[in-house]
Amino acid sequence: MEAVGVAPAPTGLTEKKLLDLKDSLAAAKASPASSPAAKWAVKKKLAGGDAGYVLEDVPHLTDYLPELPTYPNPLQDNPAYSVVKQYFVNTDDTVTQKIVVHKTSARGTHFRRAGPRQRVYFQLDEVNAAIVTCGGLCPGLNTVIRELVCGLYDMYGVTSVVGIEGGYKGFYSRNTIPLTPKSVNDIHKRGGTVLGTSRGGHDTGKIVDSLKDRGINQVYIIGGDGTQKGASVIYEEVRRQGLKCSVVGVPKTIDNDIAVIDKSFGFDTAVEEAQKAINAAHVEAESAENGIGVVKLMGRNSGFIAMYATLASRDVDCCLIPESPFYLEGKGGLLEFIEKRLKDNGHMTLLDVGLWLSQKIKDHFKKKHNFPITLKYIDPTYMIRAVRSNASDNVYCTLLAHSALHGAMAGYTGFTVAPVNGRHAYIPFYRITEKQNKVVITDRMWARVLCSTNQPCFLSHEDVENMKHDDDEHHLHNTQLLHGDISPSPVKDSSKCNRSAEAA
Ligand SMILES: Nc1ncnc2c1ncn2[C@@H]1O[C@H](COP(=O)(O)OP(=O)(O)OP(=O)(O)O)[C@@H](O)[C@H]1O
Ligand SMILES: O=P(O)(O)OC[C@H]1O[C@](O)(CO)[C@@H](O)[C@@H]1O
Ligand SMILES: [Mg+2]
Repeated sequence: MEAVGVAPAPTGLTEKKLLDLKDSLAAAKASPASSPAAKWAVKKKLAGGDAGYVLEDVPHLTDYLPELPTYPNPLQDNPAYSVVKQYFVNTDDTVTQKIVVHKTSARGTHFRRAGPRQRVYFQLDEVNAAIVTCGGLCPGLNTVIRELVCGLYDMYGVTSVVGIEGGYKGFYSRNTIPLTPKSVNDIHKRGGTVLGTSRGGHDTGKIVDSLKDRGINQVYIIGGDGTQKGASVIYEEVRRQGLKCSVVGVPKTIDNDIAVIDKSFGFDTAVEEAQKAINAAHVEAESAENGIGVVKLMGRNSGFIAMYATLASRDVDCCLIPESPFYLEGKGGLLEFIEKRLKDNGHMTLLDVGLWLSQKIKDHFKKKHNFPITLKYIDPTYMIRAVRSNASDNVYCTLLAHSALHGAMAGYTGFTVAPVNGRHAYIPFYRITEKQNKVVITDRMWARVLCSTNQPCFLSHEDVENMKHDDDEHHLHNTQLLHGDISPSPVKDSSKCNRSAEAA
């Protein structure tokens, strides 16, 4: 096990005081190497500055290969970029995690700003890049693949990029596919991933062996929380073996439940696609006496798609999400609400929960005399994620891919890339894998949904107060962590922390 994960940043910020990690390191030493506290202390690379400024930095190849030579960035000779006023990102530029501050606020957590650097750590003919997609489908996967390939070729003169087929297991069970700007030219117009994808089959040892055997020195791993955890362990093994190989994650999830980042790619497309289903349900419901339309959307643990689809549509009478408990029977329950809405409007549209709920509603109204209903159930689950990405997601995917490859060329590794408050940043893997984002039902966004649908919130006054209290405790805990007032707590089981998740 390495001693400490705290190292000076490779460029700039070196003279700034390193954060005092006494507490966490002491906790790490006192705990077994595999304990969460030990892992936490080993993984973090923090630097401090003035007024409570903290940089949660990402690893760099020179952290363990200090003698690596650098080369001028070929982008400076690229005619397309000759008009750019400032070619390169200042090495000291960082992106703040919190943009709403008070006069007395500490500056808080920052991440390294993404973008091209003046010096790169790879020669053009040295790069052998690989791209892999894992997990479920998401609109935009092909665009990210395309733009990684085209960006590497066009901006950095790279001529060796391969695709790994069928997710992680493709590293050791399949041949690679050569990827060129020509072969990927039209793929952004298709849904899915041209590389194929899978769940399961992550064997870190075999994957790293495959990287070595194939001479791959940049690996771009596109996938959700599970995939990013996998990327993190690949990075750790690559580092343990002292390999010159940048391991880069591009976060993907249709559910938009990745912590820290503004939004995941494909989410906008999914919300837009969901409108078609909601519209169909609304038209069906409106056209029948006591018509009910039920639409099921994706989001196993988090209801962002349902929440945004509801707000976008305004045709939804009730939006049900995993974060907001509801009850069916009795006073204030969902069935009572449906009955009232049908009496008032003659129809209604409900989002989520699907077949089970549809059956319950049917059973309920069957028992009632003189209250015939017509219920139509629409399940567009896979339709909203199998489509090609829309225009804004295409642009977003392009920037993501470019940020990713600029980071790899600049020698960064063990990071994931995404916008934070509108600026692309390099984020350590642990920040996006330790917690899943949830809809915070004590936030204003959920209140906007309740306001637009006029549905009951199904919670007692006491429930709401408890949730607010949980959120306050959570914020206090984070603030104390930042100031080093307490040792970090073990990573929470995301399935149990939905009431205290930080706001999106
Ligand atoms: N903790 C982990 N360590 C190593 N590999 C992992 C880990 N969790 C998941 N993986 C691997 O990552 C890949 C994708 O994981 P998973 O099926 O959870 O999808 P995901 O990346 O979370 O995407 P989605 O958003 O669709 O859920 C699988 O090959 C799986 O074996
Ligand atoms: O059916 P699959 O491919 O396993 O994917 C379904 C799941 O993947 C996700 O899209 C992302 O984790 C979930 O919302 C959904 O429940
Ligand atoms: Mg997942």
